[in-house]
Amino acid sequence: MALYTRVKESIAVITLKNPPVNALSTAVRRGIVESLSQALQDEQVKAVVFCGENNTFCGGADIKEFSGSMSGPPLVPMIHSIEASEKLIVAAIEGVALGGGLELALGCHYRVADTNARLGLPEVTLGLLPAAGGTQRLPRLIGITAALELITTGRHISAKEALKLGIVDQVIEGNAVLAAMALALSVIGQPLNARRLSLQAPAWVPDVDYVCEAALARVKQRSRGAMAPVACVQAVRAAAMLPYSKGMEKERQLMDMLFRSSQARAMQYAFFAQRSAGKWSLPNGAQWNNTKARNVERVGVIGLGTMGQGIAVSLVKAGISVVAIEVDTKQLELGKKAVTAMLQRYAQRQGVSSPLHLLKFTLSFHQLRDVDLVIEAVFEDMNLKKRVFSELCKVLKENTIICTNTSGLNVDELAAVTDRQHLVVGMHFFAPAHVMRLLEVVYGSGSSPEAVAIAMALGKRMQKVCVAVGNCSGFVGNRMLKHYMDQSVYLLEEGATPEQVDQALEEFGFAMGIFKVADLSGLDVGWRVRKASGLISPDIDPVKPSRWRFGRRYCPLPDMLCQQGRLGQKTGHGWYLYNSPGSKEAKCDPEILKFLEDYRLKYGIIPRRISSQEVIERCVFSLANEGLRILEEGITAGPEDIDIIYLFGYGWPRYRGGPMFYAAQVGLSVVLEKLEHYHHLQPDVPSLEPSQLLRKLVAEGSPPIQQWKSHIKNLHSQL
Ligand SMILES: CC/C=C\CC(=O)SCCNC(=O)CCNC(=O)[C@H](O)C(C)(C)COP(=O)(O)OP(=O)(O)OC[C@H]1O[C@@H](n2cnc3c(N)ncnc32)[C@H](O)[C@@H]1OP(=O)(O)O
Repeated sequence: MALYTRVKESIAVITLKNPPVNALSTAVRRGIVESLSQALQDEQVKAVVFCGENNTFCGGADIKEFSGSMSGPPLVPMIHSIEASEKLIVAAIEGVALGGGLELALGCHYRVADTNARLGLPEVTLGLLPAAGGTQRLPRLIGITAALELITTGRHISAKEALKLGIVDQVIEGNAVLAAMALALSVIGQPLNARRLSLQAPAWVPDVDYVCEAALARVKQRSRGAMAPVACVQAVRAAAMLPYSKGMEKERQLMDMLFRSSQARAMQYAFFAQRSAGKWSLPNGAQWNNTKARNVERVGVIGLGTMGQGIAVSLVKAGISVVAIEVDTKQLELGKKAVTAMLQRYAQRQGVSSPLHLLKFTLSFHQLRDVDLVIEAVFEDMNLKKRVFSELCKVLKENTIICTNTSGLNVDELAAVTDRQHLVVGMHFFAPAHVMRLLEVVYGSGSSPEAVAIAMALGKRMQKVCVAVGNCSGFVGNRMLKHYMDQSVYLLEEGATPEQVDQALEEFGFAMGIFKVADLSGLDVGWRVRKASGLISPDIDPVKPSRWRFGRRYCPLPDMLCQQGRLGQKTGHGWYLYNSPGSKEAKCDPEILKFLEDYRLKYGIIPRRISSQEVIERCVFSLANEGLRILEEGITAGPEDIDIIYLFGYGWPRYRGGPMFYAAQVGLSVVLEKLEHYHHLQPDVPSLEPSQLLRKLVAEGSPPIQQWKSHIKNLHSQL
């Protein structure tokens, strides 16, 4: 709703009320229309101030309403009548003015913001565009180039930047509502036409086509296959080329197309899935709102390799003191140099003072005696990690939490060597740890809810998107990825090339195809894991290695590449060829094509043409199938957690929601049928066998993803 109040003689205040962010729900829009009409009819009122309850102007349209049938007064005419009002209207922006919230403010004649306010048009991140006049008014206010940047990225900006761009007229320290009233009193009576953005001439630039083409190229490169950023450019272009009413018509047409799209549904699902992952819960009933996390101020980081460096940088950026440890002086110096350089660059970019005083580098474990939490980030080797854990227990305070940064080792096995199993959790960071947003927080069988709560809260402070997951080999992300990777190499055996597979995956929307990712990470990473798990042993024929291991299909191609020293970008060749070791531009390598031909000949495989559809079905459905097994086992609390892991850790296209959402969107019965088909063709690939949960969900009529949790509960109770 909206609250109408008369203050002073001539000013009415309309306060949006819809906690927590005063989203423009049906009730709020109704309240605005009614309050505005009241203000306009009251002869004594000369000016109106719009504000939001609880120091929050407005978080935009109510996203929850998008999935139902919209009712109540629409935003466009409502904002138009605000702008057309003969009485002066001022927006008092506190907290946030986002999406429809900022569009409402753009309909007002003046805007005042407090210093902490954040403004933006983030609709593009929901698969939409600012369709309440935002694409037409903002370019008229700040010009095409700046509007294109804000609208296509959805970036939130500070009040200071908004003032510089001309979006707000005043930024004040203190109460924005009082300042808006004061401004209103000072300008009452002045003509308003110059303040009505829709009446301004189109936002002219010398070469609109060039500017818009450049913006199109940028958005296509940044978010391949996404419709919304392209539509945003088209709408802003209309603001430069067409009169306001025609531009609004274009905005509406584009919005109609986006609003109905599966991309918008996926991105809105992702918005809520991200918030749901933050509300973690464990199988024992402990959850985010019934478990207290004690504060962490000092953290030890053990190991200053690439992961340890990134973790230390993220901690310091969050204002946390770090004691960083290495085993010898040379490693310590290397780590210190890298961490210091990253933090100095960060301080320079942000214009803040260098946070280096928060860091201490040492060779001595004794320096850890008063830290609140330790993150071990040594080499991925169980025995080494166990030794570190035992050493740690000798020096740490008795309530210090011990976290291991591992990408898949057994957290329980590590906890067992300590004197505090309840205080041990996994923190699986993704490389580079100071850049990647995802953090899997892994609870073991003995981890206490408090330890999980502390790790989740620390991750959040480090600006990570944290997902609590159970302890299993590879946890969630890497466990699923294995099946996706297996299918990609089987496809090479059967006739595809790395470029064909990558192209299909990139057209699907992945930031990078699987073979490019493998070259980037280094092919030796997986090689080491396969050796450690016994898949590679000395008795395997080096000339014609077996294509079956432990009774299952196995593809030795990646091992054969490693044996040839083709380890990826770092050696200048892997699945692709690079100009020099370390360079990034992947080129097709005729040697690889020949190598694949020889391989197929050697094993008597007749190559066949493989369609992009088959690539996607085999890689993506096997990934989703494993996700369903993870749900079945209760490793995550719900499908949203898995999708968030893939969106933030594995370059999954946001406009496809995540693997679980994608499976639901394609249709679970289709996924089941395809998996059955491919499993029939590859009976020695157990991961293609449809999961029990998939069969159950299909048998129960493929319920919407939001209802899966209750079906999983039933599944567990039957076991
Ligand atoms: C014709 C179409 C015209 C306009 C289209 C639009 O306006 S689309 C909406 C554009 N607005 C946004 O995209 C803003 C989305 N919200 C946010 O970015 C953040 O929520 C915000 C406002 C910066 C606050 O962040 P914070 O971290 O403080 O809180 P959190 O994100 O956890 O949100 C708290 C709860 O509020 C719910 N919520 C937030 N925004 C909306 C919204 N616009 N509609 C509905 N609900 C919203 C959010 O889901 C959280 O709910 P909870 O149940 O507590 O998990």
